[in-house]
Amino acid sequence: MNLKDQQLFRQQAYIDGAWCDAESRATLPVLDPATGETIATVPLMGEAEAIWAIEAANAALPAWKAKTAKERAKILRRWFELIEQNEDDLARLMTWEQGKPVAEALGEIRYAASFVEWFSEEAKRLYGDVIPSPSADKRLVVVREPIGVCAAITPWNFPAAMITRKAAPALAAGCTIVVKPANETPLSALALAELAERAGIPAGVFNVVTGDSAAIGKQLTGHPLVRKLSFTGSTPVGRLLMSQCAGTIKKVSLELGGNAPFIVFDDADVDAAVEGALIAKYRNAGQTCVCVNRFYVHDAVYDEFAEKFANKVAELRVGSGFEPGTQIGPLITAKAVAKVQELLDDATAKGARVLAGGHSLAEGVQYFAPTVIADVKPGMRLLDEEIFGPVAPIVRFSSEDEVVRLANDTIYGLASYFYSRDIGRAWRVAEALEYGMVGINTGLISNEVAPFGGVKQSGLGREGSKYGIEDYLETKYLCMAL
Ligand SMILES: NC(=O)c1ccc[n+]([C@@H]2O[C@H](COP(=O)([O-])OP(=O)(O)OC[C@H]3O[C@@H](n4cnc5c(N)ncnc54)[C@H](O)[C@@H]3O)[C@@H](O)[C@H]2O)c1
Ligand SMILES: O=C[C@H](O)CS(=O)(=O)O
Repeated sequence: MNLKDQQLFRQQAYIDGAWCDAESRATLPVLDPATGETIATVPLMGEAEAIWAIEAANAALPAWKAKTAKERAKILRRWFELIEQNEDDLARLMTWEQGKPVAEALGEIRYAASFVEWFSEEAKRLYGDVIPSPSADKRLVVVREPIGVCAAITPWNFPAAMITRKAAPALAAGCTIVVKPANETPLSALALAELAERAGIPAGVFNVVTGDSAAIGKQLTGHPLVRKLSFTGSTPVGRLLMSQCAGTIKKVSLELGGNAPFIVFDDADVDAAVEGALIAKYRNAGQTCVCVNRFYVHDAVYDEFAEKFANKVAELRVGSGFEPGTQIGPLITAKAVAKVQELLDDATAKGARVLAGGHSLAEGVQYFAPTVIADVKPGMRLLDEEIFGPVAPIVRFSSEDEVVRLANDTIYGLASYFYSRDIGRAWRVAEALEYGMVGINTGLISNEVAPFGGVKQSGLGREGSKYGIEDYLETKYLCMAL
């Protein structure tokens, strides 16, 4: 890969300020999802290296937490500036390992950088309290303190932003952190580590361990020095990791799977709904946790929406993320393509009708045609399972009460969307939807200043916003006798 700064292409893990191989010298391949070719290797590390990283993070903690908030803020600001200055290289590395179009990768790098910028500012606003004492001889004070050594386990679909959305608040709070990125996309994490080192983040404060997920995760969830785990990934893995943390009572934040409904009411601006639907469904080829999984369209506008939406989808350009104009890149693995095809075949076998796409693309290793299917009905698996691909199922509905019931009929509760121009309906439906996030007349809701997260089995806690740093802090009460 031709980068402006070749130093950003790292093939070693980053522990205690050192670039290192696995003790066994074993490696893992990193594949280009557009071609299936091996583009890099990273260390196949395990428990021993995870323990080394945890102990390094613990050793670095006293000095890092002893810095003033302003000192930490300055270093984080420098990290933000370096990410911004190297955005083109970082975007190209991301497209190379994850497949998303370069324009989308650039957007993610800027999104990732925004969390570092935001928490460099929030670092200076971790206020405590002075409580009016109920007794004259006592003074009561509350202070906020860093929780300590943290661990982060992150997914492949947003290989930079899902790391900074955890590491930035952790470091801002005065914590240290050990990050285990997804094995499909470690290069973005290692490039962030290179820039963290250049920014002056001290050795041991930010560590990246690559390799055997279960073995590394066993230490990140079970080691007593780790006080908090922040996980982003699938709900089944989140359940497992949460249970593994129980033995040492770790604080746990979970950003898990979704099953987002997108509701088009009869009073909606249908053209606006189509535009919102394109963004909310096909961003990252449908591989985001907040992508629409189910479209519910009122009978009165069903045919108009379905036709306009399918026509736009059929025009989406599929190809390598490096090709100018590509809108839909490859899916992350052949297994992901097979899963999408399996869900689609289940729906069509049960009566769903393909309006656009409907198949993987022969010329590409892992390309899948952007797809719209109509006449989708309960009992089809893709209404209950996370599709995580470019397939849009459309279901009819006839009343507000019916569609709210249908939308809430899932174990998930991450993102939801609806289009209506009735202000009373907007308030009623927004309050009735059991989701952590609701997009109203928009398909794009994510940013660094708003609380990102879900309810039910979509997770615990919030990331970004003024709330996102809370899970990296302990609240200490001081009772002082005069
Ligand atoms: N809520 C959010 O903010 C959010 C964001 C992105 C992705 N996701 C979810 O993530 C999923 C897709 O990402 P994915 O395929 O990487 O998810 P995944 O759960 O398969 O993997 C996520 C991370 O967990 C690691 N992992 C897997 N098994 C492990 C184990 N036994 N011990 C320790 N670590 C383990 C993986 O290596 C990876 O780093 C989807 O369900 C998506 O909805 C949620
Ligand atoms: O899928 C994971 C991300 O959280 C999606 S978003 O870019 O934050 O909306």
